[in-house]
Amino acid sequence: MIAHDNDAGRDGPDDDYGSPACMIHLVDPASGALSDQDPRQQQDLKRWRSVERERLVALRRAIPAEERRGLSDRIARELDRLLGDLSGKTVAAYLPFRGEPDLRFWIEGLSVRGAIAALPVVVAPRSPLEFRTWSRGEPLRPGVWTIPVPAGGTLVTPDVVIAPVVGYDAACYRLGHGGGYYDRTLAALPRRPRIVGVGYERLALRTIYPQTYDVPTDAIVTEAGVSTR
Ligand SMILES: Nc1nc2c(c(=O)[nH]1)N(C=O)[C@@H](CNc1ccc(C(=O)N[C@@H](CCC(=O)O)C(=O)O)cc1)CN2
Ligand SMILES: Nc1ncnc2c1ncn2[C@@H]1O[C@H](COP(=O)(O)OP(=O)(O)OP(=O)(O)O)[C@@H](O)[C@H]1O
Repeated sequence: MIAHDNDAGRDGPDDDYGSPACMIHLVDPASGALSDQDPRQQQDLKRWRSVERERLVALRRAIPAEERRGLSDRIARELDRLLGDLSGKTVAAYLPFRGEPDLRFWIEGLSVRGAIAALPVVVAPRSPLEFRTWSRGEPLRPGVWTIPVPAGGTLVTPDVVIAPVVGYDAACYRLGHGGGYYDRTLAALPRRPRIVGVGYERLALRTIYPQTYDVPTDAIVTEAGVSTR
């Protein structure tokens, strides 16, 4: 625990009888989690993440479409190598947006391999995502940020979650779009799925300065291969 301003100047005998220093400023109002960080440090971290997100999304969007297709193909091959036989498994992936790897063909192929594909749906701000089944030809509707989401589908708990990354670090933590949606979702699921982050090799960061609410992935898959914890 680090020293805080309200600990200062307390050196008299009264301290033995006074109320303990108020710690409410260390409680994250969103999650209720007790942080081990100073609010100013948290503000700095938020700002740093926001600057990095902008930089990395720009980097990702700058990849020409044809190169992106090639990278997405290689990511799909790496996913197959990592995941192996998926028959009987429910796999949540995503439809690409803002330069994310395009895994549509891989998602569409899941049913051929006996797996069930699902897509994330934002149901409310600052709440866990829902995963709804989807297969090729089934209707989609625009969701938040106009990302298409299943118009119908069945609510499922995935065995595997393929989560797009804006950035990732050496300890397999992911930086997302800043909504905290995947973190909230993974924290709330009844059983922990296998979590695989996907992105391009160039989105690597030394660390994302993981916080207590950041849920690490089990593996990060890029066009260059798989890194695991
Ligand atoms: N393809 C794809 N689908 C996905 C995700 C994703 O990252 N990629 N998501 C992964 O989560 C969910 C949607 N995520 C969202 C994340 C943030 C905001 C949002 O409103 N962001 C704020 C900025 C937040 C900040 O930077 O502090 C905004 O744009 O105003 C909306 C949706 C579900 N579907
Ligand atoms: N389990 C949780 N419960 C409540 N709030 C949470 C939880 N996880 C994250 N948050 C909140 O969400 C905010 C954004 O988190 P973070 O920066 O990790 O987003 P992200 O990982 O980039 O986004 P995403 O998870 O949507 O891809 C944090 O400031 C945090 O307060």
